[in-house]
Amino acid sequence: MRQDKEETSVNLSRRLLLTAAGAGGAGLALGALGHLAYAGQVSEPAPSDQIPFYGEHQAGIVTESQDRMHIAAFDVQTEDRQELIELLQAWTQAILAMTQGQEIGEGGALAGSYNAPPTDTGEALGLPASRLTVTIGFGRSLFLDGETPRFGLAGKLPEALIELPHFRGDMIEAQRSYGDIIVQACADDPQVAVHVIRNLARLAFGKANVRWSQIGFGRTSKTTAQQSTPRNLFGFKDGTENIVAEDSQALEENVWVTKEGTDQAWMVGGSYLVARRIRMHIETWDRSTLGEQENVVGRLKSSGAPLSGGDEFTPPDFAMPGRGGPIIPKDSHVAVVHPSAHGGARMLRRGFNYTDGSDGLGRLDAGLFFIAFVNDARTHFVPIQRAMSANDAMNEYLRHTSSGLYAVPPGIQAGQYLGQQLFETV
Ligand SMILES: C=CC1=C(C)c2cc3[nH]c(cc4nc(cc5[nH]c(cc1n2)c(C)c5CCC(=O)O)C(CCC(=O)O)=C4C)c(C)c3C=C
Ligand SMILES: [Fe+2]
Repeated sequence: MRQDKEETSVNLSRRLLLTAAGAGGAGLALGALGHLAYAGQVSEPAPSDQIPFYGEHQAGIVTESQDRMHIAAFDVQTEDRQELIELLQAWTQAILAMTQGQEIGEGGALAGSYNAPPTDTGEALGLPASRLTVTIGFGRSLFLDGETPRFGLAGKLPEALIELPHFRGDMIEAQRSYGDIIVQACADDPQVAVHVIRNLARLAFGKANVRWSQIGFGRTSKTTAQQSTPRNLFGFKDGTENIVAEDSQALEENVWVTKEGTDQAWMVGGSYLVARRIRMHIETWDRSTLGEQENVVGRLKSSGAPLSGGDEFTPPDFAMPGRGGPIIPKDSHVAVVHPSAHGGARMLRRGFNYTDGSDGLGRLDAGLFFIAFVNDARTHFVPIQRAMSANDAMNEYLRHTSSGLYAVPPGIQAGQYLGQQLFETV
């Protein structure tokens, strides 16, 4: 994709920089690059590691799931609507550049004034775009501070952007939950994802700051038909029955907000991001037998097939008898969350494994950073999570420590900024 010259005045490719530096020394490379870049003469092949930034929907939802994630929630400090818009505009330009594997800002990491901080922090120099996607969403607190309207947005608050309720067993930590704006950066290289959050935080200085952030390694879902099913930290295949990019009917019915399905025109083509940090008691899990583990999940650990038989993609038969009850236990995870138990409601899951060191008692602080995209959390997440918290045998091994729901606006075209629909749709 070509970069819109009006939107970014400089076009410093991180990879080209490295190549040129290798050929003729860093100083020479930078001089030459500055000239070529400003003249718009840099011609690189369109790399397959770039995910288009513009589109009907934001990237990072149906995009084939990358392997790494850094997600951050920002709280907005400024109460000035125009300043907030300018922040979103600056973020849009920076995100566009980073998804193209370019440095951000006038001088990038190295070519700016010697007497000023560089406009790009530099740790992604030499790294390709790495299939980076950056997806943003708005929390309820951006619209209302309790009952007090913010930024003149109270009338734009979608009915569906609820406060998620407390679920049985929840141990939610406020300092790792909620937030005004969510930024989900996914890439195949963790350094590229971290570079995004760091640079957006830098651009936000004085206007917004990071409330919480989480790094995820190892995808726990498949989001395209050809993608292999990965394993989560319980060692089970995760994502088998996920909604995939090719299934446009399932996306229409469960993921994208439609005109008929919302009270807010600006959300049409958008979605809702549900985030839950779920600690997994893996030491307890590791002491349970294979049979117990499979009964908890409702699927075989080896192939991911349902306990009722077949292969990974065979639909589960919840009526098939076993010893003393259905062969797929009623309290198994798959039985509790299956769409057939929830009026057909499905979600596009896009979570990641996480490990945050250990907890001082010799146990790993590890688990699943659960992310799902749905068109209405009231129908597509809350009832399922409620059933899970009440009946799921997996609960014994889980603790939900963070929670968040965010309205993800639709995608944008060149010349627009992320979230523009919210501020400019009547
Ligand atoms: C409320 C939604 C869900 C939460 C929270 C959740 C947590 C969670 N899940 C696993 C492991 C697996 N989940 C699987 C399937 C699955 N999970 C949910 C929902 C939540 N999971 C759904 C809707 C489904 C699909 C059900 C279906 O359509 O059959 C599976 C099986 C493989 C698969 O289909 O992906 C596993 C394994 C963990 C470990 C976890 C919390 C840490
Ligand atoms: Fe699950």
